[in-house]
Amino acid sequence: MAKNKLNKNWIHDHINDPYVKLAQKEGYRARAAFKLKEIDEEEKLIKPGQVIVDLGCTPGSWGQYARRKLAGKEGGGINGTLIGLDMLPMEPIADFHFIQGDFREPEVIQQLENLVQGQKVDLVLSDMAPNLSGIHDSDAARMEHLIDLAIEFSQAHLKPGGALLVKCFKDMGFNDIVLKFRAEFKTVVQKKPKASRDKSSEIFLLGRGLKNPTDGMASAQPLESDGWHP
Ligand SMILES: C[S@@+](CC[C@H](N)C(=O)[O-])C[C@H]1O[C@@H](n2cnc3c(N)ncnc32)[C@H](O)[C@@H]1O
Repeated sequence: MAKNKLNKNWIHDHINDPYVKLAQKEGYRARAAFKLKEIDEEEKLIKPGQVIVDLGCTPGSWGQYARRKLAGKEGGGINGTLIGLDMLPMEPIADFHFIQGDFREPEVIQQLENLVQGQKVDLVLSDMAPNLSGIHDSDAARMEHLIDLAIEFSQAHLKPGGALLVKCFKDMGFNDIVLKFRAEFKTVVQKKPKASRDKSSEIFLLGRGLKNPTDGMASAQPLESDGWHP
């Protein structure tokens, strides 16, 4: 299909998307908020008092949703800690500690660890996806690398009963990723929330309860540059 036609179809779908309308109505920065909301409502992930790390958090709709769940009465602060990271800038969210940087870079992970300050984390969220090159094997390897790093971070920082929720794509190394989740977590479930478009191979994996928690991240090595960064 020609590029112009594809763009027109995307704009048509976007304007008529009920979740886009709902996001505008409820003050969310992106329709993605409703993916996390549905998974959270089914799985009871987010509770007051928790420490939550949101990887790939820009523009911030998951952060907004999590903040609302941790907030007390109208106008008050939050009961809990929210830390997010993205290579792109993000408009501030109250009580949300934001780091701008690439999660594949060890010094960025170090900044994140400094913010966590030795607290054990209840929930790690990752909605990260690499900038797609169109070369399937290389895109799948980048996706897997991001997820490997999220698993490694979780092993080091999650509470034993904590959870990791990551975005995956069914056509990008998904079976391998499921095996890695099963090796690391006591329970693993796949989630396809309604707000995740049917025609997208996007799917979320939720792992709960670390089998072998470790004390720190030993080997965060960057993959070759993938064009996200100059
Ligand atoms: C789908 S968006 C996240 C949307 C977000 N969950 C929300 O609700 O607003 C994916 C984000 O992952 C970020 N990302 C991708 N690779 C990354 C990396 N290596 N390090 C940090 N952020 C990354 C992108 O910059 C992008 O903002």
